[in-house]
Amino acid sequence: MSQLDTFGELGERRRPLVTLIMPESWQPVGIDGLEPNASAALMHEGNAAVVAGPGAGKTELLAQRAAYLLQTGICPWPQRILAISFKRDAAANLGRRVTSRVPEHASRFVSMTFDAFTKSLVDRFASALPASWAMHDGYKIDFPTERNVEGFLANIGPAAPLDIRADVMRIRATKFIASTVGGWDLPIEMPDSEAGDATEYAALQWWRARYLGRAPAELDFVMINRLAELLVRSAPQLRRALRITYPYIFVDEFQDTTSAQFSFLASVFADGPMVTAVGDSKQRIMGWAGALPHALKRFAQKFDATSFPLMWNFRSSAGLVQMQHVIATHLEPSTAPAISKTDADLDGNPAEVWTFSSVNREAAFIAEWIATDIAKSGRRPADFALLARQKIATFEARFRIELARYGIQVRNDDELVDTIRLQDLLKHEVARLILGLLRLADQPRGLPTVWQEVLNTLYRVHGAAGDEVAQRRVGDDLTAVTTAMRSWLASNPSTSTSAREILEQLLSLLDVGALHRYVRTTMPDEALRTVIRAFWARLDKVLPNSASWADVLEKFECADAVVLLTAHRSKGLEYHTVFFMGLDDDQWWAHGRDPVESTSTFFVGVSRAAQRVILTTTSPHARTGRIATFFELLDEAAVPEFDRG
Ligand SMILES: Nc1ncnc2c1ncn2[C@@H]1O[C@H](COP(=O)(O)OP(=O)(O)OP(=O)(O)O)[C@@H](O)[C@H]1O
Repeated sequence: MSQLDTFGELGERRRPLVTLIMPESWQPVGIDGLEPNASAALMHEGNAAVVAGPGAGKTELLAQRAAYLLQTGICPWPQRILAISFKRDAAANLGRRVTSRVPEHASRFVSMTFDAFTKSLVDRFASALPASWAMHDGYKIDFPTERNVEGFLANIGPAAPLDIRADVMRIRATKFIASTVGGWDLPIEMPDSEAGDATEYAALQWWRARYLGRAPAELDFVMINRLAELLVRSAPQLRRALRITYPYIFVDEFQDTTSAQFSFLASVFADGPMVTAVGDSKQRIMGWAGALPHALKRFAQKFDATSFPLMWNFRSSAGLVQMQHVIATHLEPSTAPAISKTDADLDGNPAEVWTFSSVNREAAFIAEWIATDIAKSGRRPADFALLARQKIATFEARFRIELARYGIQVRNDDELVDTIRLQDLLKHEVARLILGLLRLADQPRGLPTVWQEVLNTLYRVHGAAGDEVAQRRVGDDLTAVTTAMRSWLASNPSTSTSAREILEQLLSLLDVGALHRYVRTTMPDEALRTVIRAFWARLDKVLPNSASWADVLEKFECADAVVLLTAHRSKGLEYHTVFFMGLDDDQWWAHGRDPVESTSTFFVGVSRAAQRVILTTTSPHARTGRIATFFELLDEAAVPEFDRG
């Protein structure tokens, strides 16, 4: 049987010994219950569009549906569920939720980013591309800048056929890759470059410049997506194999789907596997990156999906849900009010606007306020988030100094560590594995959760989930690695050891080949060395100020800290109290470009709060400036304003 027939995935492992549950006896795992529509969506036999606001449990619903399909055998062994997310941390988060709910089935739940999935297809099956699009000498990943695109468009415009020249010259560089290249399905036969309209002409010239006749080709993820779509469309065997391997498909945050991604999904999965798409069009904040308008509606039409609107909100208390509703109806007037399922744990206002005379006053006041709140309530620093529209770094130094006065740490999740953001590093499965191993080596007892997480990751790395013999071997290896690493740490104090030495030592104890293979298949959009380099850079930063290995690890993770992050990075996350800072023209300078998307960004930020959101500004002109509408919405929601000096 060829690799194409089975997609090279099925039949590799032994059938695990697990008891199946009858569908009618199945119960949600780890939660009390679901609203009726969520239960219906969970058990639906067909394509489903789950449309719901923030905190409705959309991601949780996917994790529960996975548990249902796997535990009942409705998704029979060895077939798998493929879950597609847009961001790596969202993919990892969903994977973790399923692993913790149904560890015995975790190997049959594949949670990947869109880019990772399409890249894995191109990497494995490029040789099956139609002759006109054959890849001759591999490719390298290259992200063209807007200036590259402008230069390219300026070149091809004057050379375009006369009848389409004006149209070609009107194509905008900002939308070119997402819309023009992303919106063009590669024809199986090479078209005549003089035929076709301006879009086809420009897209084809792009492929000529970066792929055809280039060795190696230069590809970004939009082009990789287009090649993957062509592959599947032109190789029916591969399409069939994918459909057999993955009879159930989940897509999280569907509102962020681009036209390229939508056409890929339609080519591969329409009229085939059961697709469950979840999303919230009011949280569509990736339009600038090419997210399709009305993606969920289009999905429901194209996939003939049943819609399941959800009304419950498990995250935010009733006062916050009411306030969110005002913004939600501004974005979509037909939005029905959500029902809060979370009790308020505070007496005061759930939302307030605070104005300050200066940024220094703002940082000093908020720091003291957080310290007092922690002292009174027993909450942890990590219960507080400091959000801003985009320039979060401008707040960091001030808040670091002010919060340090009270012994409270700050972590800037937007910080660039080598080439990746701190948030992505700390959530990366490989970084968590290395960190976990170091923790277990440093502290032999009392970390059962860390031990279990490391073990689960190693099971996945070694393909041991559901195989008791292999699991025992992985467990024994883990004991050996932590023991060896423990004695190494004991004879190499943190004060005189370099980041390189510790990483080399740890990696020498691991099966790096297996780790490479694991990363290549589950996260092909990111090389193992990228994560290792970022890990190294972070270690380099924290080592000099640390007194012991425990201290190094604590500073590396900085888990118990007030978090600074952008509204975009806050997507999918939640905190007890959110400070949404910088309500002014400076942070929201681009509001006028796309007020709807900008309001959605505001909505995403505001809806991260479980109990309290405090919106701040230091600008006396904020109310009458670019984002005057936000203040009107806050007034409409009766959010009180306080001058904090
Ligand atoms: N059925 C449930 N019962 C209890 N808690 C739940 C349930 N579903 C979700 N939750 C909790 O509610 C919170 C929000 O869930 P989740 O992140 O899945 O929501 P979401 O719809 O994806 O939100 P958003 O769109 O804002 O990112 C989480 O803390 C989650 O653990």
